[in-house]
Amino acid sequence: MAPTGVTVVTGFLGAGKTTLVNYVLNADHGYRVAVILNDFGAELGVEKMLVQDKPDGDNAVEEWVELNNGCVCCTVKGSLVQTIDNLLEKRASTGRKFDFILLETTGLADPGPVAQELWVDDEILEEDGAVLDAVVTLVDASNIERQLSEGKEASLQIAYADTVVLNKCDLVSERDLERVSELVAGINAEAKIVRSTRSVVDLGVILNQGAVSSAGRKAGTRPTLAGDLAQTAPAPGFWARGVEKYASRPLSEVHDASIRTVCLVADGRIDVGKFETWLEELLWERGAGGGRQLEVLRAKGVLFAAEDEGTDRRRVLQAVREVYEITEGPPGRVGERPLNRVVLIGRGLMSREEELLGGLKATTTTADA
Ligand SMILES: Nc1nc2c(ncn2[C@@H]2O[C@H](COP(=O)(O)OP(=O)(O)OP(=O)(O)O)[C@@H](O)[C@H]2O)c(=O)[nH]1
Repeated sequence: MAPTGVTVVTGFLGAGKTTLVNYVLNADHGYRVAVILNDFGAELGVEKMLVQDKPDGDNAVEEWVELNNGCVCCTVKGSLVQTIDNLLEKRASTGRKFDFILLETTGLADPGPVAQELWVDDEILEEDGAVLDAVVTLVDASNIERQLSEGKEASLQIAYADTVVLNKCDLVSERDLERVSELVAGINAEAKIVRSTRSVVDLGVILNQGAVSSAGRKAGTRPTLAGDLAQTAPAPGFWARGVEKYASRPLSEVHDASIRTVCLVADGRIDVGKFETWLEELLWERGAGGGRQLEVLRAKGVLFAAEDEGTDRRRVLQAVREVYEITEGPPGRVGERPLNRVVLIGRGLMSREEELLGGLKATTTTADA
């Protein structure tokens, strides 16, 4: 039996990774998929809710695993191979078949250590029948220039890609797209670059790539992972723009230590108008020159609106930098406890956690006037 491919889906906060996973899960390709989610909202169940499988019961998702308690490139790194092994074992013992594994990393993950772990454990994985198939990196065309100038994560994610999906093409002009494509090619000249809106891509450039086939790796012919492996020379043009200088650094230096996650939970139904006012102040604070050192890079959440009381409706919050949307989420249960959950990722959040929670609670209709 051919080994099961593991596709690592990476990309900066809000680039469109979950949107891509959803697209793969809902596209008509006839494959069955196991999904491993490693995301900041996982502990609140927000991320899983955002991944929507086919509604008609003909589900493409065969297995779900959430890797909580940290980022797969550092704190939960050791559990990745174990997780994959468990999936494969379960498949063998239960006959629940899947054709490939999608691993969605956090938006701050460095795919290097992830790919390296799959590489190092190559033989164990191969015995059980899994192999790293490709690293697919989502790039938010409307924000990537800012992201590259502010930290290292975005450039590392591009550097490790076999395929770069230049997403959110609807938000930028053709001229800007050309510039961004050049920027991406300057960081990783070897990767395939494809353009997309809402992560709609030809699945032929994502799945079954064989991009990191074992034979290729052992012969050292694949450039993709070479940078982390001292014994294999990187292909010319692979490491560019100073990316190589991060490759041998401790992980603590790879992660931007100033970026933190805050999870807020508030009971009761929210007043959507009040919530939007609170959110806008939060997202636009820095932009408006508030000078309070608070910057929200990403927000997501599940909300229970006052006007939805007595129904099974739940709303989903999504924000990337200053832009946000509140949309209809998958339905819950009539009469379920209205527990609003908001995950904020950004700078300067930790010291203001209490204030942020108070702000969210004040948007509920049960809050004291
Ligand atoms: N305009 C526009 N919005 C998009 C596009 N792709 C995704 N989005 C929106 O961008 C937001 C973030 O998308 P996600 O797929 O959740 O991003 P992500 O990379 O999984 O985010 P994290 O896991 O938090 O890092 C959502 O509100 C999406 O609906 C696109 O091509 N154009």
